Amino acid sequence: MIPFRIGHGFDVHALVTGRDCMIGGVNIPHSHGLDGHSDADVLLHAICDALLGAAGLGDIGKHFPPTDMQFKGIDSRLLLRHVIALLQTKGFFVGNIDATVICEAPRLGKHTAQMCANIAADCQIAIDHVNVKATTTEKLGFTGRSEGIAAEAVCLIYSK
Ligand SMILES: Nc1ccn([C@@H]2O[C@H](COP(=O)(O)O)[C@@H](O)[C@H]2O)c(=O)n1
Ligand SMILES: C[C@@]1(CO)OP(=O)(O)OP(=O)(O)OC[C@H]1O
Repeated sequence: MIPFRIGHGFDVHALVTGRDCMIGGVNIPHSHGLDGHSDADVLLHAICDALLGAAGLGDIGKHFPPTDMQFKGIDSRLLLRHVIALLQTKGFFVGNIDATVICEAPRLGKHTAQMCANIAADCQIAIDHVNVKATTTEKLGFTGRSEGIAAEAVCLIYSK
């Protein structure tokens, strides 16, 4: 069997007032925050889905139902660490992760290094095996109107 598998994840959360703007485990100073059942960390959710997909383990809502009060307001880094534990029980380790956050604002450039450090720590991999990028949609669509933030992630996992 080929020891490498790839995964892809995509997530969107609405921007609202009165919520923190958690992205990649970093609380980004911004006028609006991300709405959701959890802390709504759109980047970590996309990464969780990429990892679960690579391992053939379904998706984030299957493991952490948004109807379950134990996940209300939960720090998504805890969800990511749980996903890593699930992968490890199936004999999988993370190779690398590449992700893109899509929003006009906030500007993310000065925060991506801390996001990578958080993700690398939670995935138990070297920081240079994690890459986080940001892009706008040139003011087009819901991200362009700052109604929400989207994130996409791809990953490679392997078994020894
Ligand atoms: N929220 C964002 C969006 C973009 N950046 C940085 O700006 C570069 C150019 O973005 P375009 O959408 O105009 O291609 C992008 O490569 C990022 O470095 C950002 O920091 N935060
Ligand atoms: C993360 C979970 C946890 O209940 O809640 P939300 O913050 O609503 O996030 P979403 O990306 O919709 O994924 C569903 C849930 O698993």
